[in-house]
Amino acid sequence: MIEFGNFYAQIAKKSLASWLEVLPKQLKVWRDEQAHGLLPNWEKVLAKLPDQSGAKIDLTNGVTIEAKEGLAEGQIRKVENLLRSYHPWRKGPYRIFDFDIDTEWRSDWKWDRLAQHISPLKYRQVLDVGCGNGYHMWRMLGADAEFVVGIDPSSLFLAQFEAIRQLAGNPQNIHLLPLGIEQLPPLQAFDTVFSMGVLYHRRSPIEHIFQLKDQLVHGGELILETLVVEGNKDTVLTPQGRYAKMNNVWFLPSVDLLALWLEKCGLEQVRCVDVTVTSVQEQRRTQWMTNESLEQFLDPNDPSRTIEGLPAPKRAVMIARKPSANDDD
Ligand SMILES: Nc1ncnc2c1ncn2[C@@H]1O[C@H](C[S@+](CC[C@H]([NH3+])C(=O)[O-])CC(=O)[O-])[C@@H](O)[C@H]1O
Repeated sequence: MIEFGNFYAQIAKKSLASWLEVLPKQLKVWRDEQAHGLLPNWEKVLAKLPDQSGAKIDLTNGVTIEAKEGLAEGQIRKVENLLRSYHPWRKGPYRIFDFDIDTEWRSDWKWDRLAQHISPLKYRQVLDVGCGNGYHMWRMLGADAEFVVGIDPSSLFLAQFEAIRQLAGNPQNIHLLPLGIEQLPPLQAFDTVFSMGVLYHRRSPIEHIFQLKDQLVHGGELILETLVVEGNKDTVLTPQGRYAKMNNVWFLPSVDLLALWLEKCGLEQVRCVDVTVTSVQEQRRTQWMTNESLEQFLDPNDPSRTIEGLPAPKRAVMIARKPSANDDD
């Protein structure tokens, strides 16, 4: 049988090369848009963080960064205060030197729910779409991924990520680009693509799944996590107004319908590995995120409902594979 593997590898490389031509322009447009926002201030904060090159980091059970020898107590408190200026911290937690960034979300719980089910990340090139401040990207690196790229259009999350990266000694195999998924051409370059907490924010979930598939190499793995509702293949909830006070929520399918969408988009070996109702222990107000959180988004008399009377947040983790190049696609 004729093997077309190299041919496809060439396509993947070409798509990367043409992207690298447009990427600097995309990043410049983004930077120009931020010029009158808070990014310049956040960059000043970054410049005040200590040089931690060669710092010890431990990514096995969480994200822990050790202070370099000689960093005085006063400097540590200064770092803590500088990091506090990046409020609100949503995704984490991070252990920095002798203090914890106790974030709104216990993002480690989500990681623990899915890590055992995904293909080992060792030697893999990974893309995390809607990565927030990059918490899960560090965990991916801790699972031995070769190279991790995250995309997220939020400038605050980029600043938080860069702060953590700087304190971790600026490792070169983890990067966050301030882009939306719609700005990525079909790169066909990543062995594993994560999209967690993004699909319900997209106006077209089917388009989103195709965009994710287009980032994968043939045979690559997609991990898709999103809000779901009870029901069968015919069930999808489109909130008329807000959902849990969020005004940008479009489609909450049942797990069966989500699986059908993935299959219809040409993915295979589709399976649901976890469904969890979000608890007020997993998403809550903390010292590092003092705004409203899940407790305020739920009906105080019936926590199984949102404040709008809709089913309370429940999230599913789906795993699927993009067919091999020589499979019928
Ligand atoms: N067009 C877009 N393209 C890419 N990202 C986007 C886009 N629009 C918004 N985002 C980003 O998608 C992220 C959604 S949060 C999930 C974080 C992490 N993944 C988590 O699983 O904890 C939702 C949640 O709280 O779960 C935000 O950081 C947005 O800036």
